[in-house]
Amino acid sequence: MKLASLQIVYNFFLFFQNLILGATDTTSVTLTWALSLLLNHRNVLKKAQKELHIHIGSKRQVKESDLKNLVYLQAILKEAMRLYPAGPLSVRQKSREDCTISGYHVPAGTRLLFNLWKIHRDPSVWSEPCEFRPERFLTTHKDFYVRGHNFEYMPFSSGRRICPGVSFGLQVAQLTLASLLHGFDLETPFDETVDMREGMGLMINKLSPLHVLLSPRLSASVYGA
Ligand code: HEM
Repeated sequence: MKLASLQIVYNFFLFFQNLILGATDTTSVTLTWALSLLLNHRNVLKKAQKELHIHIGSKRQVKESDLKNLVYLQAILKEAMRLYPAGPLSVRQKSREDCTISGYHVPAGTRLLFNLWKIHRDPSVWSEPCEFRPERFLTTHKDFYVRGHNFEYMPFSSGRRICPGVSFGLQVAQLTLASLLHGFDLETPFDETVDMREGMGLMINKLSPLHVLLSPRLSASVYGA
């Protein structure tokens, strides 16, 4: 095989590896943090289940078309991604020209790292920045969307290298969370508080695994449908 062909095969391999890693880990990490936050904030969990009960009831499962009505659930996921952005360091951008950032001279061609975790906890933008308050995305920050328009909130990064899976990732995360909360009551094994310590790495994983007990909330026929 010629060098050029090898390079093409290698690029394809990298592309699919990126796509698979980018898709699976980020979504499961986001959902794990969202569930952990909810288990430590049972009032928020109950409120989300109430919203699901109002819009879906107990006779059927959640459908994709329900998601647009679940504004509180959307706010929960936004707030979970604010506190725990799956990729806390956005590493892809290079400065195209000389610039000054906070008084520091940055020459053209410098690889820039955005610390999304830190940006998302800036106290000049977010009141009580380390608290889990989904309501902020329905009130003070209701105009903050996930697609990188607000540089204060970029869970999928921003600009040309924004996550290409933003719509799909959000849809899957919302539908999975809605289905879990609608179909099951969630508890921790000994009613303990979930350990929220973060591990090290490019992905913001939990330091310890999350253990959840699920018990059905609906009649058996709904799950079998
Ligand atoms: C909740 C789910 C997700 C979150 C929070 C997320 C977040 C991110 C972030 C922050 C980046 C930019 C990383 C950087 O700047 O270094 C990124 C890149 C990427 N994401 Fe996602 N993502 C999610 C789901 C997905 C899904 C479902 C797919 C594919 C179907 C996907 C595919 C990718 C790919 C291929 C890149 C690299 C883009 C590039 O190199 O230009 N992601 N993602």
